[in-house]
Amino acid sequence: MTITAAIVGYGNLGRSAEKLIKATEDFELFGIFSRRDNLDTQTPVYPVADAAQYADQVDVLLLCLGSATDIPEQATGFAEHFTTVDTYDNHSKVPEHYQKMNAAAESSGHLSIISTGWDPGLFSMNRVLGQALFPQPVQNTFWGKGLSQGHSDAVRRVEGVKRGVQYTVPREDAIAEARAGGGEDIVATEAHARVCYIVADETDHDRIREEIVNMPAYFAPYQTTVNFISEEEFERDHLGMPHGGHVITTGDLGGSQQSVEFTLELESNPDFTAAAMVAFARAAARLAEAGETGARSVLEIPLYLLSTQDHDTLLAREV
Ligand SMILES: NC(=O)C1=CN([C@@H]2O[C@H](COP(=O)(O)OP(=O)(O)OC[C@H]3O[C@@H](n4cnc5c(N)ncnc54)[C@H](OP(=O)(O)O)[C@@H]3O)[C@@H](O)[C@H]2O)C=CC1
Ligand SMILES: N[C@@H](C[C@H]1CC(C(=O)O)=NO1)C(=O)O
Repeated sequence: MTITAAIVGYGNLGRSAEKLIKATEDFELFGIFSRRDNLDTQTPVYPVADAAQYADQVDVLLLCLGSATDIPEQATGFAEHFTTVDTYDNHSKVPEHYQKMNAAAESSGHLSIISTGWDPGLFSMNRVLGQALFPQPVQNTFWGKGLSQGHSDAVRRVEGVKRGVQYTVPREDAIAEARAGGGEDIVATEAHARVCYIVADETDHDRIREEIVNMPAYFAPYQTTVNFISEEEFERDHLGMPHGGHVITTGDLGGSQQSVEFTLELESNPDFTAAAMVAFARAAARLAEAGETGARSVLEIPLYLLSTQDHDTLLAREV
């Protein structure tokens, strides 16, 4: 089955999704839906406002939109016409997003897999797996040091921000403590610092800093630093998007101490996230083909549906 995919939003994630779809044998790229018509790409570009007109030519639509405001405002509109995959990552509002996408997908007979990527996404799957292994699991998630695209999107939506990125910096002593089984008292908001680099007019600095450090869910719970830099410094030092992290679960199994760790080291956050989107887009296309409708989280997707191989092949080779 060749899966015809399309992309909404040609930002960091959208450009990576284009690259990954083109590199994946069982996919073909229909095109990119964008607000802009001057994109630097050979892929066909269509006005995002016209997307629904092409729904019968697309098996799955990758929503490469920002989570701070775009997904909450736009995702259900796409789910009414397409099978969709998104990377929505405002953790505190994922249940609400699931419900809204389920209503939109169910009512129109489509399927949407929400909050794919790595966190949420692969880290979510590994948190659940790690917790299932221990009577009393001790579990911690650490991110970075690296560039959070969600937090960077959030700072860029603050009025007056011309360029912006956010780096997440974990406390290495906390990671070591978690690995040694001492993670019970580690609190994520105390184990990470958030460091922003912003290009903005000097007259806006104080307001922008206040709005960022007090931003609910994204920054307010954390120690957050906002640095204002020149456009030249931004171009020189802040175009890369490395990231990574760890899900560490430890515990006692009847007298034996065990430790389970899932780790990512990412040269490109958007490239890896796009790769996860493509795998879940494969599952979404298969589920839709089978007549499934409504929203699904990554926890509801059988692993074999992510693979290019069928279950029998995987049974013989990987089990
Ligand atoms: N779950 C996970 O593990 C991960 C999730 N993410 C999520 O991916 C999201 C996207 O990140 P990234 O690609 O870096 O973000 P970008 O800002 O680079 O891209 C967002 C794109 O959304 C489109 N868009 C649609 N409406 C608007 C609007 N009103 N304002 C601005 N842009 C709009 C634009 O495309 P156009 O101009 O072409 O219309 C824009 O390029 C992040 O917000 C994050 O939440 C990222 C990494 C990991
Ligand atoms: N959703 C994140 C992916 C990881 C990174 C992260 C963080 O640095 O706080 N949390 O989750 C992203 O947008 O990059």
